[in-house]
Amino acid sequence: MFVVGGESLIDLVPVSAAPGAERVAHAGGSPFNCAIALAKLGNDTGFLCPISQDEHGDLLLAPLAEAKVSVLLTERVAAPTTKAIVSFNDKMQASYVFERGADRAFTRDGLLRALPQSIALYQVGGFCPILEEDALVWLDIVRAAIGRGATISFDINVRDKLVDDEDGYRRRLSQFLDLAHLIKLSEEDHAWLAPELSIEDYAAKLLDRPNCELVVVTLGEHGSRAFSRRAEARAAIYAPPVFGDTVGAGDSLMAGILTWLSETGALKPGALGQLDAEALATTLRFGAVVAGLNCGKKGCQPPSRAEVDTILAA
Ligand SMILES: Nc1ncnc2c1ncn2[C@@H]1O[C@H](COP(=O)(O)OP(=O)(O)OP(=O)(O)O)[C@@H](O)[C@H]1O
Ligand SMILES: O=C(O)C(=O)C[C@H](O)[C@H](O)CO
Repeated sequence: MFVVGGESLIDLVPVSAAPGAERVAHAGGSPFNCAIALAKLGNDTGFLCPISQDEHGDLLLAPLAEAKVSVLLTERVAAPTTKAIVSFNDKMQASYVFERGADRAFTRDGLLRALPQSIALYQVGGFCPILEEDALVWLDIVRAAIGRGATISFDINVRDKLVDDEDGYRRRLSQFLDLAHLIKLSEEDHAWLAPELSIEDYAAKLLDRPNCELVVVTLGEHGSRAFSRRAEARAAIYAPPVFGDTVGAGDSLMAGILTWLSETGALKPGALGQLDAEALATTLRFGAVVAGLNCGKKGCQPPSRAEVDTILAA
């Protein structure tokens, strides 16, 4: 099973970039989106996040059930669902302001009890390192997942606005980075983490960490790059016929990449680092089609495997 641990929330998405535009509630959260995308691409997927008893909790459970994601924490919690107030710039690129709630209503024992015994892939969500007390718990969960056979993938997704101890946040991020075999970051993450380094040099530094074998960098409409221990590659975007917005594009790309790596037998420590330029490019292209199809809709709506295969066959 693939397990995704981290936040689910309600995205309050404006219907246009105009100031004061009406907002619509969409189920979201980067790990939630990734779990749905993984399941829609055909992977047996479990999601590890507390879900609220409130009506927004129902709004989260419906798409998880529809995509056949296993909800690993079955007892619903009293805390209100976490919210993200979404804003768009004139290119419909999203930014977020968060009000946290149910995604933090976990205990170490509860998470450990819910963790499956055998895990092929564990995806770490970007909220896990934000607060010291939460990070200590999530680090234990990641270590437990490694003990149960998991390859660890970490989408850094810097959320510095949620943090009031930047040095501590950087230290906590570093602890997660030390455990991850695959690290994904955006160009915004890179600009915050290491503006003094080129992306090539920063990727090389990440690849020097104890477990890291593959680094994926997203560049918005300029596509994506990947660096293994052996090679590097780039891919352009897949532009959908009708554009919606970029909400969840990175999550869909991540799910596409993980799916392709799994199907080609490369989602394993040892194999990830040996990917050559051609394998990296094919992996990124698959991810770009998944992300591009997601960009063809409003809010995060990852495509099914059949939709992706239709585009690739053409
Ligand atoms: N306008 C676009 N049209 C088609 N595909 C796009 C577009 N923008 C981004 N993508 C695809 O989505 C991928 C991820 O995009 P982006 O860099 O915006 O996401 P991110 O910052 O990693 O994640 P998040 O979804 O959390 O914002 C890109 O690498 C690209 O393949
Ligand atoms: O979970 C996060 O970090 C998010 O940014 C969540 C977003 O609101 C959204 O669902 C798209 O990733």
